[in-house]
Amino acid sequence: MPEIAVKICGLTRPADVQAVAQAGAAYAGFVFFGKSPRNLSVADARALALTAPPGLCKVALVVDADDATLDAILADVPLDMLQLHGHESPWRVAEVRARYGLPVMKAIGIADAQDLAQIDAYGDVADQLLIDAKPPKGADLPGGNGLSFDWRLLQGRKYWQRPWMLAGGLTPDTVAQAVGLTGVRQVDVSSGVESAPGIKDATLIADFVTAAQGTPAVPRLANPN
Ligand SMILES: O=C(O)c1ccccc1N[C@@H]1O[C@H](COP(=O)(O)O)[C@@H](O)[C@H]1O
Repeated sequence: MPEIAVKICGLTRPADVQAVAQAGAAYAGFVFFGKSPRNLSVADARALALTAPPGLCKVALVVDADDATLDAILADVPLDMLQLHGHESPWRVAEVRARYGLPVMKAIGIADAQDLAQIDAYGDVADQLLIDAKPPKGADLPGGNGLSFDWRLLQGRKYWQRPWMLAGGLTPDTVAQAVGLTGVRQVDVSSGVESAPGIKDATLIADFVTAAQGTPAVPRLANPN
């Protein structure tokens, strides 16, 4: 079975990009949302994206972004995927996908079983689905809050219409359990690999990828005696 693909989101420094690549993550996320402590200017995002090695999928996270905002980002920043993390309708997801010709991942917030119904509405239009915890009412951020939801809601689900990724409050300590419970093959984290909001920690990134992929961080001795 192919290994778990990991996305590390909210990178702000070149060292973060290197840590993500070195740890073996598949995706690097750049946040374009003014209220986020991980928000990047277009110029800073371009500089960061240019440090990414080939093969690392560079994802732009936007929240209810209009065409002018997306035009400005995509004119300057070399990106491979768009993550729509707001209230974008299925129609808007299809429009963005057609306009920019990049794969689109649509985030869907889950708090209880009723929320699962929305996922089907996006299955025909998005390239990937990102199943995240629903933010608390009145929260400044629609994601990146370090909150998880009851992963058992996803148990028994045999497939979605599209590849999907699990997010929301994952940490190096919890990701293996989340993978085991849900059967997910892709995971996404932001807060859980930070030493402070917006400051990624290279050790936590490596620990997260290792835990997600089920390999011990320190190789075990064949014969401890
Ligand atoms: O990371 C952010 O600042 C952010 C801002 C606005 C929307 C989403 C954001 N992050 C995404 O939220 C989830 C979960 O993050 P966490 O691990 O719970 O902190 C993840 O998909 C991030 O990409």
